[in-house]
Amino acid sequence: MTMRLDYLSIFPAYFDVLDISLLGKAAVNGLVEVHAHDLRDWTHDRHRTVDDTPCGGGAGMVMKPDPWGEAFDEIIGTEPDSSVHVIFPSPSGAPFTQSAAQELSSAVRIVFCCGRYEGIDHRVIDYARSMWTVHEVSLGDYVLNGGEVAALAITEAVVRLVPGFMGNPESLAEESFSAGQDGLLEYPLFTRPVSWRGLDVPEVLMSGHHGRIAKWRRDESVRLTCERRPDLTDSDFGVPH
Ligand SMILES: COc1ccc2nc(C(=O)O)sc2c1
Repeated sequence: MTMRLDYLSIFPAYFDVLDISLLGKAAVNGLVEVHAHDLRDWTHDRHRTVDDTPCGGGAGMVMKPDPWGEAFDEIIGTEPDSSVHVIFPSPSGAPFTQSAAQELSSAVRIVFCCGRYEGIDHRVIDYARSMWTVHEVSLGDYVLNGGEVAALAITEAVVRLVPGFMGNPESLAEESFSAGQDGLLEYPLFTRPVSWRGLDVPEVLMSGHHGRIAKWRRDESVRLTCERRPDLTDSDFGVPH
């Protein structure tokens, strides 16, 4: 199954980067199909206008609904289809999570709508909700200048989970937030040399004792999660003795 990704933006060149590194490989392997579109291609005035002043007053500009609607008609179609996922990155969106990435990794089509200015006329989102499966998501409690960087981050989080994308899918099981880690943060990692600038690899990792190594890693994941992300812990994890 090929996942088709569409990006609607006034800066479509942001998505040229998807032709490199791992994502480029996936695109070559037919796992992923990427299409970036310039929203201004669906304007009809000399200045290719996509924004206007906000109704009710206020600072900044709002993205007009018309270009979005015409772009939707051409890129997605005019018939409702719940299998199409439309993502609006937004500071007022729900926090994007690893479980959301996991769910989206089985999607056949994902369309990213990248807002700029103060945002997109809300009727665009309401219309999309009437037609497709819509996700309004934020990367975190900060504000970017537009949705493009968020769309790229979400793309990477999702595509790396697409079956066949990762060379060694087992590595996914031990990552932070993965089910294999019970949603805990990943333990500290080490490789050779065993001693580096007076700093040594923890002895347990060189012991060859798999049970002790597994316990050390679990304890470290719990410790790190309790320290850095208490919001992810509950009474079941506890703090290692
Ligand atoms: C106008 O479009 C925007 C503006 C800021 C912004 N910030 C995001 C974030 O996830 O932090 S998504 C997003 C979209």
